[in-house]
Amino acid sequence: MKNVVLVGFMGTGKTTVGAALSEALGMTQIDLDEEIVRREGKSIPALFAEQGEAYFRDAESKYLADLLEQGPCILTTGGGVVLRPQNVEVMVQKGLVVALSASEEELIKRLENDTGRPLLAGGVAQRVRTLLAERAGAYDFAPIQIDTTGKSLTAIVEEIKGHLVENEAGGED
Ligand SMILES: Nc1ncnc2c1ncn2[C@@H]1O[C@H](COP(=O)(O)OP(=O)(O)OP(=O)(O)O)[C@@H](O)[C@H]1O
Ligand SMILES: O=C(O)C1=C[C@@H](O)[C@@H](O)[C@H](O)C1
Ligand SMILES: [Mg+2]
Repeated sequence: MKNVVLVGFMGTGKTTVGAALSEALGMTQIDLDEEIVRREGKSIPALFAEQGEAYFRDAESKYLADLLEQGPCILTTGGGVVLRPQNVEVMVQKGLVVALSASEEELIKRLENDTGRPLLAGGVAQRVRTLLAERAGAYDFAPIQIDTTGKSLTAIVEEIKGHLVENEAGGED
């Protein structure tokens, strides 16, 4: 059995879909953002405000590598995990990577009332547009690409399961 790694922009549903996929496959889900909060003992906004983004990114890289080493699990990552090439390398090496996406309009709708994502502070719609442009292509390395726009959780899980069967992951060796 291999790690299944979900990547994608903020709000594409990695954490939510990962939980449903975990239930469907009987595999443990670990959420990298939640793991950072647990191990550092601080919320993500507090980590960004008090330690800075670079500290958060270092923790993210360290725990990513640790968790993928321990596997197998469904690892749901934070939207910015793809910013470091070393993270991309370890995800591809140690797991089957599934990228979730959604339209700009849908992402803004999903995230507009959010206060837990420091990079969206000061105006969600504008920040989403800017970051989407900055990160264009950053999730394209994943061999499995799922557009979640307008799809139910069940439909997304079924679509991912179909790909995992094709790729012989998410089941017994
Ligand atoms: N398919 C979907 N349709 C409608 N809403 C969704 C869908 N998937 C997720 N959502 C909603 O979008 C919001 C963001 O989802 P979630 O937290 O899972 O995103 P994420 O990709 O884990 O984001 P982050 O990168 O910040 O961790 C939540 O309110 C969730 O309920
Ligand atoms: O896209 C990003 O850079 C981030 C996404 C979230 O999952 C968190 O990891 C954090 O808010 C940063
Ligand atoms: Mg998440």
